[in-house]
Amino acid sequence: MDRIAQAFARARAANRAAFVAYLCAGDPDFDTSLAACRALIENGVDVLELGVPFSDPLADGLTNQLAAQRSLAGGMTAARVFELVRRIREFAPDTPIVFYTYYNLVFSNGVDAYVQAAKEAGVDGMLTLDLPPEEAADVQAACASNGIKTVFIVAPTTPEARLAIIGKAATGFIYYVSREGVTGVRDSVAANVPEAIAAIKRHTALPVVVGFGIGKREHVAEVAAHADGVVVGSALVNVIRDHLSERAKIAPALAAKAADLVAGTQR
Ligand SMILES: O=P(O)(O)OC[C@@H](O)[C@@H](O)c1c[nH]c2ccccc12
Repeated sequence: MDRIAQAFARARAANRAAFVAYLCAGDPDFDTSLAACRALIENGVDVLELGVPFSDPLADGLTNQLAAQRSLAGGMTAARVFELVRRIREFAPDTPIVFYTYYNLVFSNGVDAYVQAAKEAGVDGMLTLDLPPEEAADVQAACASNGIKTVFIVAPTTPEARLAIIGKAATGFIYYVSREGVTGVRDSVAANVPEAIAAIKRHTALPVVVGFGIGKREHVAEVAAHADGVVVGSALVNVIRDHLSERAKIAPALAAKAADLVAGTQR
């Protein structure tokens, strides 16, 4: 079994949902980002989503946009993102790492070269956020030949016919984006999550994770009752934003936040 499948199997065996954490690689600087990833992994994060910083992150809300800007201002490049993955692999041999990226970044580096470099660094999966499965043949072929899993997004507006296409294209897990619009913390969990998960599962045997707007332990628990995994992004990125004046405090603050949220995954 690959790292992604193993992580979901471990969580299922412990009767909990997997906790999927998103951070932007290099936010706010390389060393702090490395310490932040370590804090998350040491506090129960099952799957690490690493955002590859991009100047025009159209699916991201303000919190994640500003994180990408900080990373880029701090000198992150494609090569440095791969270096960050290599450094994470030194202390986290088993944690799946999934790139969240935009097609522009993949295409401009050369699809095959980019995917191969990701594999060599220790990346397990790739979600190309603005790439619909109908257009993904080149990325899928490169990922398949490099043993990288592909992740695709389902939205509340996705019609049943496209669920079948997405179900066939995905190989790692399916990401149900529980709200329309962009990323960002909300006051409550979206309605209809259980029904949406059931509809997706008619088209795939892969794990289904749910994200968008989840920021509190109670939200995590609500979603964990139905989903194979729960994704939290902006609530973690906000911890970084809140400690920018004292960067040494970012990792310990994230450790505490992650431990609190992970507790919500138990069923
Ligand atoms: O930030 P939120 O609302 O907790 O949602 C997770 C999200 O940040 C992460 O999965 C993500 C980051 N960038 C994205 C772009 C599209 C979809 C999802 C994402």
